[in-house]
Amino acid sequence: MTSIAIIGPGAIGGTLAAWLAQDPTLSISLCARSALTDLVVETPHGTLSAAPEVWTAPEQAQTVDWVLITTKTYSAESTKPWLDRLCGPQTRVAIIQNGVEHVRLFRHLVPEERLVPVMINLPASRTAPGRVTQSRDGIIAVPTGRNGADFVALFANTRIAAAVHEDFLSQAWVKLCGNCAAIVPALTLRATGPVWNADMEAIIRGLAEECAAVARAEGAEVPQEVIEKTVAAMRDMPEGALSGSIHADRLAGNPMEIDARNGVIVRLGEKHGIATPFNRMLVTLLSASASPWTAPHATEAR
Ligand SMILES: NC(=O)C1=CN([C@@H]2O[C@H](COP(=O)(O)OP(=O)(O)OC[C@H]3O[C@@H](n4cnc5c(N)ncnc54)[C@H](OP(=O)(O)O)[C@@H]3O)[C@@H](O)[C@H]2O)C=CC1
Ligand SMILES: CC(C)(CO)C(=O)C(=O)O
Repeated sequence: MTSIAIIGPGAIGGTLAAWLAQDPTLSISLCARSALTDLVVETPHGTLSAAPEVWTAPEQAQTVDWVLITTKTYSAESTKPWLDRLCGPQTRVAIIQNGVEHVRLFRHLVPEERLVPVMINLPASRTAPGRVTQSRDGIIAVPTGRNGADFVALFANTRIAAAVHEDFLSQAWVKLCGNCAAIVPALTLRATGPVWNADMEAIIRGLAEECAAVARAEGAEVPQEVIEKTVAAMRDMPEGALSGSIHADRLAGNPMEIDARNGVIVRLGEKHGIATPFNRMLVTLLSASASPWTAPHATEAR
């Protein structure tokens, strides 16, 4: 039996927990900040129910084989008390978050050789504690190597397509090129499709092109078609649609992953001498909408 603890059973954590809990060879525990009783997840393949053990305080937790971190990036530091209880000398820790700085956010908490950065493409939203809707099939990418291969094996009996990639860096940056454009609807609180014009296209294209330029300077491969797909997705976004988790966070009045999704483009752009005016402006404006206000570009930097 392989033991897995999931820190942060929200939209992504709840969905992954429900899928993994269907496999009798895996024992799943949830590390929750807010109490929940069970999981009911609507998926493209039907409803999944599960009742994993729920720990609401780190003192209840035990050492496990795998920890899956599915909090938002801005909650990274708060996972420390859980990690201190869950990690033994063999425990591996998968960081399942958006952005490109998975390892930077956790390497002071867990030895780097036991960290697995994970790119996940899986749209999900939480409607109540333990209640999640997964709206499309999920894809997971991890780096090659023993940790990556063992992580992929956990998903063998799920309908989530998990795979190792030689070029994980590019996988993460390609995802970020799409994600960075979602800052526009998160700011305007309106889908981009119905208000599309040449100026809007220039902003979306500018955001994605800046991301691609910084990605390439970091050593990632980002084909031009990634930018065209991002522009097309934002042009086709229908009235009332959510652009994803950052938009949902803004609507809920939560903190937002502004630094992990756009601030990082500005910060790393500075490092490489690449101007990022579109990302810089929108980071400044969206940060100004948040309360309490945190100075942009340094939010999660350390
Ligand atoms: N939602 C989506 O469609 C997608 C999200 N992602 C990425 O996945 C990551 C997770 O996002 P998502 O699932 O949407 O986020 P959610 O806000 O839905 O879930 C985060 C969960 O973490 C919990 N949490 C925060 N801090 C702690 C802590 N210290 N201990 C225990 N639990 C904690 C929250 O608790 P509480 O219940 O109290 O809020 C919440 O349940 C993000 O990086 C996001 O960008 C990637 C692809 C798609
Ligand atoms: C756009 C989406 C759903 C893709 O997985 C995402 O990454 C997010 O909402 O944060």
